[in-house]
Amino acid sequence: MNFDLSHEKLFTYLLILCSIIISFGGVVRTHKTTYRACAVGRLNMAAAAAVVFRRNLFPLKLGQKACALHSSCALRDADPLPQASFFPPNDATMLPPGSFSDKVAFVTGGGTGLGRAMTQGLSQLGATCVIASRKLEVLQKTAEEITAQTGNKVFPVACDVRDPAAVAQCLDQMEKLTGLPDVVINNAAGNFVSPSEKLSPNGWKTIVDIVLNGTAFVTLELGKRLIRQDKGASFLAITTIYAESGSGFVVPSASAKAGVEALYKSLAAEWGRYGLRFNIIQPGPIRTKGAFSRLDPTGAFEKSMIGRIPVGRLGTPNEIKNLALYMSSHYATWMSGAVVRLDGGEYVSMAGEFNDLRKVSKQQWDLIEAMIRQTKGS
Ligand SMILES: CCCCC/C=C\C=C\C(=O)SCCNC(=O)CCNC(=O)[C@H](O)C(C)(C)COP(=O)(O)OP(=O)(O)OC[C@H]1O[C@@H](n2cnc3c(N)ncnc32)[C@H](O)[C@@H]1OP(=O)(O)O
Ligand SMILES: NC(=O)C1=CN([C@@H]2O[C@H](COP(=O)(O)OP(=O)(O)OC[C@H]3O[C@@H](n4cnc5c(N)ncnc54)[C@H](OP(=O)(O)O)[C@@H]3O)[C@@H](O)[C@H]2O)C=CC1
Repeated sequence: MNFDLSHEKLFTYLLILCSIIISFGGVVRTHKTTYRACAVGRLNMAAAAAVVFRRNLFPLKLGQKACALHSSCALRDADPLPQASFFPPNDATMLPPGSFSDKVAFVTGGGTGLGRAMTQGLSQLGATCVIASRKLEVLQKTAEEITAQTGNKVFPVACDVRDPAAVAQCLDQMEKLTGLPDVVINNAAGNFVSPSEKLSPNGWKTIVDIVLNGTAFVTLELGKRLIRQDKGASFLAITTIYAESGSGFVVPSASAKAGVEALYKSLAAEWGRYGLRFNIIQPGPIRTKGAFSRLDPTGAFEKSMIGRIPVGRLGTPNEIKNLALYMSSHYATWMSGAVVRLDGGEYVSMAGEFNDLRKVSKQQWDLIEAMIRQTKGS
């Protein structure tokens, strides 16, 4: 038998062996310690597996840092490109103070990530906010923190948007707490990367139910109530740049987000007569725990993602916040049916046939130009 034990492989086998020893070591201790030690062991196993996975996918050059698990911070965030220094994010809130005074805002998925940033901005500018998602404890913590920071009340309401009865109950609760909203942000989503041949019917259904049906249940139920009360409002949906292009490996999300865009553009046309306007933001990649833990769990793709963004960096939650606040505000009352892409140029950079020519050096260009000039008259 031929054992090919290179340093790389030896290191990996040693790592796995250590993990097994750590997790086994815990088993012979007390009941409570057993659990903890096994968790550490599992983490090490996962770290080892991630190292193997990542190195196989993108063999590291000598001197590059090897990181294993994204969520455990073992994996370093990828650096921005040099040109990013021309485009620093400005996280300050853009609209004047009081822009949402006396307004009520309803944000789905408002407890985390982009939803939290948008809620914080609305609250800072005077809105009373209601945030809704499945995990009440997460919502409560966010609500307390933002209320303490801005002095404006944020109400947490538990709601699984996949269930139309739960959505109706949540809106009943909201009506009692604040009345119907002036601003609605459909931000809740579910997603994971998976080869489509591995998707179960329930995997497909779960994503489509959260993203498309959830948005539709919230939007239709709120729309009907607003129309009955003759109250105007701004609706905003957060989709993604691949809602337009489609994307492999996130097919349920791409399909559902495309559906959300069709829903919002259609209602913009139909319900303007009731004082309701509908707009869409398509964000490019922004580091949030929810997105990156499910779409780039090993951290292997972040560098290449940044590499194709002309601005040279990821977006920030506050950049989405500022755009969302403008689109939801009284400064944007002429905006309806709009789809705004905010992605540092990633979409067009991926779309252009010849954009890879960015990698051609000056010397190579001289050669290419000479070759093309030689064709004159041929
Ligand atoms: C780095 C990239 C940057 C660019 C980003 C661009 C766009 C981003 C779009 C986003 O939407 S990011 C937001 C992501 N945030 C979330 O997803 C938060 C909420 N997510 C969740 O709660 C869960 O991840 C989930 C799975 C969506 C829903 O949870 P739950 O209702 O508890 O479902 P189950 O765990 O019961 O699973 C249901 C069904 O799905 C199958 N499944 C789950 N994970 C996977 C997977 N990784 N691969 C394949 N299949 C999966 C699971 O097995 C169940 O199916 P069964 O047939 O087994 O019942
Ligand atoms: N971050 C990124 O790079 C990008 C994000 N987006 C979009 O931005 C939005 C926010 O994503 P992001 O902040 O990154 O990720 P998060 O995972 O932090 O946000 C998703 C939110 O949706 C809520 N949610 C999930 N399922 C349900 C459900 N069944 N009912 C109610 N709420 C639910 C979650 O709360 P809970 O678990 O409590 O239910 C969570 O707060 C999403 O629409 C996403 O598609 C688009 C492009 C890029």
